[in-house]
Amino acid sequence: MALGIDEIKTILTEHGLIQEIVSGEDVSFDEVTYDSRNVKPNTLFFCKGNFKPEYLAMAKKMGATGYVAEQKYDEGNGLTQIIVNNVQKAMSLVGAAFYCYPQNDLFVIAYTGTKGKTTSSYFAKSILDNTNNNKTALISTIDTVVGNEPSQRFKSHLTTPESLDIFNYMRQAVDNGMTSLVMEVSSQAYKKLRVYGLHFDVGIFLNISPDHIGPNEHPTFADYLHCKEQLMVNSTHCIIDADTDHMLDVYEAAKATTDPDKIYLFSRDKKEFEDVQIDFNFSSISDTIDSNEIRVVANSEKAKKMNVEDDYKIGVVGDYNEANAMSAIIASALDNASAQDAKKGLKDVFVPGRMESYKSKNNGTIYVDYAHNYASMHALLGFLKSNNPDGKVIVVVGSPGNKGLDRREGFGKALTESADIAFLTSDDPAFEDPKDIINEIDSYINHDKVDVHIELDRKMAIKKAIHAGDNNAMIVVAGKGRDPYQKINGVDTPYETDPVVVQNVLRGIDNE
Ligand SMILES: CC(=O)N[C@H]1[C@@H](OP(=O)(O)OP(=O)(O)OC[C@H]2O[C@@H](n3ccc(=O)[nH]c3=O)[C@H](O)[C@@H]2O)O[C@H](CO)[C@@H](O)[C@@H]1O[C@H](C)C(=O)N[C@@H](C)C(=O)N[C@H](CCC(=O)O)C(=O)O
Ligand SMILES: Nc1ncnc2c1ncn2[C@@H]1O[C@H](COP(=O)(O)OP(=O)(O)OP(=O)(O)O)[C@@H](O)[C@H]1O
Repeated sequence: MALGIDEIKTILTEHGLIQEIVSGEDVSFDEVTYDSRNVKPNTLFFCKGNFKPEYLAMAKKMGATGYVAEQKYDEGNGLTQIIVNNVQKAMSLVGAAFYCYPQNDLFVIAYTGTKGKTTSSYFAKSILDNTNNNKTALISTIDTVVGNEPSQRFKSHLTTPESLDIFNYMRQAVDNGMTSLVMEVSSQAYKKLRVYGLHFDVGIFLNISPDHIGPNEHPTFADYLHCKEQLMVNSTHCIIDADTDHMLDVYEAAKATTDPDKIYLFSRDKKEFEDVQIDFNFSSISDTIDSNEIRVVANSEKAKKMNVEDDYKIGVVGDYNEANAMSAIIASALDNASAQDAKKGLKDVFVPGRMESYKSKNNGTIYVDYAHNYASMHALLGFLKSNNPDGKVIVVVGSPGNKGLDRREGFGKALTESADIAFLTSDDPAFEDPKDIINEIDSYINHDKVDVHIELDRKMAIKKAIHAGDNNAMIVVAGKGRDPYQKINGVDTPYETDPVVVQNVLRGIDNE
């Protein structure tokens, strides 16, 4: 792959991004990157984010022949210099061109929402794999899948990667024969222009609640909502969970660029809105700790044409997963999935670290789940409690250091509402003392309602929680899913993962 300076000039000029270009004629680049550690001969290097000039010096040494930045650097003397007024925008536009616009050869379904993006993405992939014979790529918080070989599936670093990585993954997916892509688009992705210029075939807005607000993410809730709404503005078809907070704002954002004929609204049960027609309603047929099934009803003409009115079993329990399933049914139908594809896909789906359940002989059922803020913990514990009022809810939970500080109060609140016993423990303490984090969560718990234990060692906390369970107990190991690290003092310290720890404890109990 190669990209010439003339094409770069044209793209950047069209978008009003150029400040100055210093370049010879007939220059072209064989590689693009934003990381000096990945530079190869004849690379165009992007200076972005918390960039330091020494990275450009390193890039030059490694073979970079040009750089894109928002200012000139002496370290780049002698290289082609492309000075722009927004490097993130330039990077996304040039990245799309360098990888030859792979999005045009994929049907791209993109999810946003505070909760449910990963789960719904796995649901949609599972459905579409039946439609297109396993040709669905995935860019999710957990895994990135660009093909069906083992080496074409790898752990993700971000929920939504940097633009150059997105286009690179898309290119690989196309070259590996993939025809569809399901991806998560975080609000940060819009904030940091990682998807600048990218247009999606389907954009889905699941829900919004306060999260990711703070000095390093979104300054205000309004900014968070605005960033999420951008997915609606940049999609050909929009799907909206009408039960979300701020639904009318989201619908207005969608209508700004999308014909209402291409906007699909869905809602639980028979909820109606005054000025807006709900296209689909879904209702629970079964919603227990062992089974999950919904009935889908189409209301509008465009919804009826999709032929997805049916009953669907969902392989992952939790009433909140019903809306996730509904969204995936509509999204994949827009990519030609039949109701049969959806029935099979939803029944067979497995989402790593999301409501993974393990039955013990005498200590109840253990759920490993990624719930890591008030909204998700409240939804999860509330669901378990209401489905098994006689069983004790026992929760192992911690909260990360140096981020999401309001989660601590949220956990205290959710535990007080629905837990019987809590084991407070470590979860990515970063540069904070885990004991201080635990004490803070503890300060928000009503001790008349919850029996609280403190155990800093996460493995030991899980063991103690399982031993505290009886036959009816529901033991929730929350917050990490299948995360294989504990982030401690800036180091990703390997951790077996919660499911492995749970299974080891259960094996130990069986051998006692
Ligand atoms: C705020 C933000 O977008 N941060 C991301 C961003 O940081 P950055 O551009 O400042 O990068 P940096 O690591 O400080 O380094 C600066 C630049 O120098 C380069 N570099 C660095 C070292 C070197 O030796 N040579 C070199 O060239 C880096 O590649 C980079 O281009 O680019 C980095 C990769 O290039 C990301 O790792 C980093 O994510 C941070 C760590 C992060 O975790 N961000 C979170 C908030 C995030 O984006 N989360 C959302 C999900 C949130 C949700 O659920 O809604 C997500 O999409 O994942
Ligand atoms: N639609 C939903 N509404 C509320 N809670 C949900 C919903 N879907 C999933 N959850 C809960 O949120 C947790 C995280 O789900 P998931 O990973 O699918 O969301 P996400 O949007 O990708 O999250 P994050 O941005 O935090 O990575 C689940 O483990 C579950 O407890």
